[in-house]
Parts: sequence; C-alpha cells; structure tokens
Amino acid sequence: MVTLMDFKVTEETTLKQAIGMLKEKKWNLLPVTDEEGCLKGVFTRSGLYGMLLEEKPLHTPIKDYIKKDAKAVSIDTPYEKIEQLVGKSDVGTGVVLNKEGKVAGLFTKTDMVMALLRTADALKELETVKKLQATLETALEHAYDGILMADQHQLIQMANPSLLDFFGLKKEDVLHRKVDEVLPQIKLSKVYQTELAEISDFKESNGIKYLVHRIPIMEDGQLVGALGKITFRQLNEVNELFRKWQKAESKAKFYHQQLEKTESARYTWEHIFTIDPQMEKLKKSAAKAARGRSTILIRGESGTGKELFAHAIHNSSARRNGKFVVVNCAAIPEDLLESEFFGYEEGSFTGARQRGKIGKFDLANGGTLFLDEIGDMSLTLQAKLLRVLQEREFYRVGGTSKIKVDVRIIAATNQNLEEMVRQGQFREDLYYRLNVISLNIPPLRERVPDTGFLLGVLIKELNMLLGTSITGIEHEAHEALLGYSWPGNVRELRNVMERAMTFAEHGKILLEDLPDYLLGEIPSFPAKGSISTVEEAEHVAILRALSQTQGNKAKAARILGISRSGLYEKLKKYELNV
Ligand SMILES: Nc1ncnc2c1ncn2[C@@H]1O[C@H](COP(=O)(O)OP(=O)(O)OP(=O)(O)O)[C@@H](O)[C@H]1O
Repeated sequence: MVTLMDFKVTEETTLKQAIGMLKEKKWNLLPVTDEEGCLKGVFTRSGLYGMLLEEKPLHTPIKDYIKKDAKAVSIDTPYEKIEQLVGKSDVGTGVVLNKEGKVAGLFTKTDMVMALLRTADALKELETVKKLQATLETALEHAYDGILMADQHQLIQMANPSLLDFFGLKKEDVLHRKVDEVLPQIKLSKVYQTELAEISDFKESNGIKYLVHRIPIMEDGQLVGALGKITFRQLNEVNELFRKWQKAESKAKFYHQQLEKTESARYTWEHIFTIDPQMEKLKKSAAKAARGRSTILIRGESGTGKELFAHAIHNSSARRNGKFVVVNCAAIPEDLLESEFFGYEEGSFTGARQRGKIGKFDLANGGTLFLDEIGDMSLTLQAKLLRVLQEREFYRVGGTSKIKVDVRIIAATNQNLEEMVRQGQFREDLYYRLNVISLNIPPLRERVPDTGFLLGVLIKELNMLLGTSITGIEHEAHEALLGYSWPGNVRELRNVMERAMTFAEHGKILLEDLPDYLLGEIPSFPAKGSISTVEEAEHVAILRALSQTQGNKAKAARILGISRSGLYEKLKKYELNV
C-alpha cells in the first residue's frame, strides 16, 4: 500500500498540480479528500483527459472532474475483498481508508508483488498485507518455474521450492544472502546496473537446459528489487520439436560414436566415476600399468566398466596416438573370427569380398587391441593368438608372407579363466601370457558409496542425452535404488535410470518410475487354470534370470543351466513375450 503522508489532493488542487502528481507517482488516480482527510472522490486519468480535451487552463481546480462514487476499502478489509476490488477494477487501484474513515493510502496491483519484498516491520503489522503475502507466497511456492526475488540490496527475500530443487539448494542457504554469492550463474546483479528486463541465453545445470528471465522491480521510478524466473521444464516439455531435434542429434551422435568406437578410445580416467576407495586405488594402479608395455587382463562382472578401463589405459599410455581397436570375441561367429583378427589376402575367398580385408591386428598396429570376452575364444584361435603375442607377427588368411605388428593387448573377461584352464577350455600358456598384470574390478554391490554417487552422475549425463529435466529422486525411490543388488552393475544402473527418467513426469524420479523387479516384487503370473507349484517356481526363476541379464537370453539360459532352445520353449509355454 502507498501511504499518502507526503501530499494531499483536494477539490482546489489545480490541473497542473494533478498532472505533476500523477506523473511523479505513476498512479492511475488521485484520492481527493477534504481538509480533514475524508474521501470526497477520486481524480482519474479519464478526468484529466477530459480537462485537457476541453482545453482548460492549467490553473483550473479539478473539482468539477472528480468521480464522487469512488470505491474505498477500510484498512481492515479482508484480503478476499481487496483481491476482488483490485483484481476486477479496470484501474487496478483501490483507496484505503483508516479506522476513522480517512484516506490512508492507495492499494495497487503492483503492491501484490511488492508486498513480498517489503520486510519493513510497519508493513508487516498490517493484517491485509500479511494475508496477501501469505497467499502470494503459496502461489509462488507452487509455481512451475523457479522464482527468486531480491530486494534493493540484492539480498534474496524469496526463493520457491522449484528453484531450490533445480539448483540443489536449501532455503536457509539462500535467504537474506546476496544473489551473486549463492547463485552467481543467474547474473541477477545485471538488472541492478541496467534496470532493464532481459532473458539470458541457454544455460545448463545438471544437464538441464534453462533460461533466466531477469526482471527489475520498480517503484515510483526507483529500483526496489529484482525478480529472477528460471524456466527449465517448459523448455523441454512445451517445445516438443526442440526435444525431437535434441533426440535425433543425440542418436546421431551415439551412432557416430558407435562407428568410431572400434578405432578410437573416447574415455579417460575422468569418465570412470567412483568415490569408493578400493576403486580409486584400482584406477591408480591401472594408470601406472598403462605407462608400461605389458599385456593387461581386466576381470570383473558384466557391466562393471572393463571396457571403460581399457579405453582409459590406452588413452594414458604412450600409444594414445595410435588406434584403439575393440574385438568382442563372443559377438563374432567362430568361422569369421580368424579373418576378423588377421584379415585375408585378395582372392582368398570367392564372391564379393575378393579385394582382401585388413584385420584388427593390422589396424591396431602401433596402438592397442582390446579383446573383450576373451573366455569365449575357441582353442584353435587361442593358439593363433598366442603365436602373435610371442612372435609379434602373423599371416593373413590365405597369405604367405609374415606381417610384423606392434600391438599392445588388453583382454577382458567375466569368466573364471582359472577354472576354464583346469577344465581344458582355456590354454594355460595363453592364460599366463595375458595375465601379466591383472586388474579386478569389484561389482557395484561391493562398492558401497558408489551407487548413490553414480545416481547423481547419471542424472546429469542422461538429462543431457535424453533432453529431460530431472532434478532428483524422491526418498522412497532413492531407498529402492540403493537397496537393490545390481547384478548387471553400472550398465544395469544406467539402463534403469534411463527408463525412469523417461517415465518421470514431475521432475523427480518416483517409486512408480522404477521397474517392478527392483522393488522386490514377484511378477504376476498369467491367470492359467491349474498352474502347479513347480511351474510357478520355474516361471519365477526364468523371470529373475532374465531381469538379472537385462533380457539376454543366452546368459539367462546359462544361469538357469538349460540350453538356449530349452529357454525359448519355456518362454513360449509361459507366454513370456521378451
Ligand atoms: N565407474 C563408472 N562410471 C561411469 N560409467 C560407468 C562406470 N562403470 C561402468 N560404466 C558404464 O556402464 C556401462 C558398461 O560399462 P563397460 O561396457 O565398460 O562394462 P564391461 O565390464 O566391459 O561390460 P561387459 O563385460 O558386459 O562387456 C557403460 O555404459 C559404461 O560407460
């Protein structure tokens, strides 16, 4: 509310004085009182225009142009009434009378916003303003966008939960602190210099793109504060095209990376996120080993980051300018593996591929060859690999001349090679040749601090990749994620988060966004007439194995101790569409 202590408008006030006051105060009307301060009416802008149109001299008193039926409210009017009056009024201004019925001030729409900024005790005492403040605060608390208000000294007076969540701050960390100290990135101080409203360029926090609207709050031509509005959700939700474009771009990037994957190492030690002491030690040992020439064997369950380590080793080795070539020994059919490794000479095969092919060993010359899933290599090929490792030369398929190579081998496996050696499935000499330096990556369930830490890292990374704006994880969902044993390790964690972030609708990941198996729920069975207990158990075992292997049927069959075709039969039997 604007108090009227500093001036008085009566019927005798002249046109010139009225223009001066309206201009100076930037009001829509002037309350006109008698000498005692009792309201006689209001002098509005339309009264002013009337006088000017009739070309009245500037010294003419305003008395004939006063609106006598002026609406006024008493100072103890309940908030709802004030809201009605101000909200519906064209001029958006109300006259406030004190308990004696005398004009106490004006109440404008601007006051609604200003009420929040005012901390002066005198104003706080006023019941109407207090109620107004509470109502406005409630509205702002529930605002979709992040909103922050600062006073004329750049001290934060209000920050709504959406803003606090977005920047990961607590109310007590920001209130009454200087904006630039706690939120330098939104650059609200600019408004205090320019007094101009502006919209920032795209910014990014935790992988979420956002815009800042900086708005000065002016009162009577003076800057009394500033408002910062952070728009982030709408950017992705409303602008569907932008999202689609982002997705297409990410996909293109992903495929491009996949294409490049076999020949360049993209990851370094910084990409291996961990706060687990055991892992940090392992990273240090691996970095040391990287500097040498020895063959390295990386062991660990599926999804623990073996390939990531291999990339980082290559990138910190003397060979980092050479190629990093990946061969997944399990993915290439046995009969093609040899030519994949060693290439073939022109004319070795009939048909389209007559022109010969360069093998992975050739490709990796001067660089690193990463042999993933080495345990899946046949004994014949193991013998050939051993020869290359010993003699550093090989023959192309169908070729007669020896080719010399300088390749460092990093091999990885999640199988028990010692057991395989005992059973004659893996050559002992090759085992010793590969196992010069061995790195054992622990499973995620044994890296206690890492799960929580990786959740934060993944939110940031996936926000960027998926174009989502997830700011956090709701308590129950967080507990469920921490409580799960992650048989598929970081890969599974990443997949679950990707799915949850795609499903999450309210900016936070909720329990309902997580897959059922994570919540320890036993999946429901098809409502079949007479399903036996044995079948029930079998059904559950299959579902568990599939969830553990992320739907990989070959691996699930192995866990269950049945053949792949056997598993397909069971899937058909239980009508499992996976
Ligand atoms: N410490 C980590 N920090 C960040 N991402 C990780 C980490 N460990 C693994 N990942 C991610 O998890 C996924 C699986 O990692 P990677 O392929 O290196 O595992 P792997 O042990 O080689 O798996 P597999 O044995 O199945 O080939 C990748 O997306 C990788 O980026």
